[in-house]
Amino acid sequence: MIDLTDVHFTYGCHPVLDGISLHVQEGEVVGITGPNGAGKSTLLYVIMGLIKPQSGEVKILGVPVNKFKDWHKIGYVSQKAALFNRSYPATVLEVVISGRAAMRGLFRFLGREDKRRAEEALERVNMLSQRYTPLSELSGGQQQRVMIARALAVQPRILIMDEPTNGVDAANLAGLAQLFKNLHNDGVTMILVSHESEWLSSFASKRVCLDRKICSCSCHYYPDGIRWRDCMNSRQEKISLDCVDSLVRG
Ligand SMILES: Nc1ncnc2c1ncn2[C@@H]1O[C@H](COP(=O)(O)OP(=O)(O)OP(=O)(O)O)[C@@H](O)[C@H]1O
Repeated sequence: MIDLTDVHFTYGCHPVLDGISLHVQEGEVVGITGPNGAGKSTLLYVIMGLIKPQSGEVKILGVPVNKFKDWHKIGYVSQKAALFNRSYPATVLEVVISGRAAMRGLFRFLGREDKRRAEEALERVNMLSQRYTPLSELSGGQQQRVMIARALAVQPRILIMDEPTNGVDAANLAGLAQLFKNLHNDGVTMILVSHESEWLSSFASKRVCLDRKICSCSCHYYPDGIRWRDCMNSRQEKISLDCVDSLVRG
């Protein structure tokens, strides 16, 4: 569904992604972790076509990203969703429906179908009963669920999330993991970036550690828990950066 082949990206003269190859298949849940500044968000921007790599190839659903048009098939919850103005005077349902507006075009009429899809998405994240509650009255974890529902309301084939645990306290992390397990069981393909590597391990079907390069990759083809754990220390311990494409491909 998503194919990156030998992607290089540099901000000015600062290399951030160094030969990334990653293949995401339908139904996979890919958890990406790594140290601060490792290039995790940059990798998502490249996948989303928000920035153009200097070299390499990015394909979404078989189409080169620069020619890809069906963005409504991709749900994206950015890291900045945590910075969303949560005191904005809108109810939960209005926030989720606004995701449909982004899909249909801002000035198109939103109808019963949009409301139904928004309510379905809220049900999936277990927030339907709060649909008329102002967003500002919810906890950080509940607000994060609403932002995920907003992305789900467009019925994406792939859901991409950058640090979905932002604003979620430790007590609610397990609930969020359960939500992603449920979405996985429903067949939603997901790519998640998170610092919470142990938390990601509890539900990701493929785990990727990034530090400019892919420094480890573990999946059902190649279980490699030790490297995954060492990932966050990779700068200090300099574990060998030999992952790869061959492993990811199985
Ligand atoms: N617009 C930009 N211009 C120049 N350098 C940038 C820009 N955005 C990010 N960088 C640099 O690129 C590197 C990778 O940033 P990125 O945000 O992708 O890392 P990250 O792994 O998501 O980090 P974190 O875990 O801290 O969010 C960092 O060194 C960062 O300083």
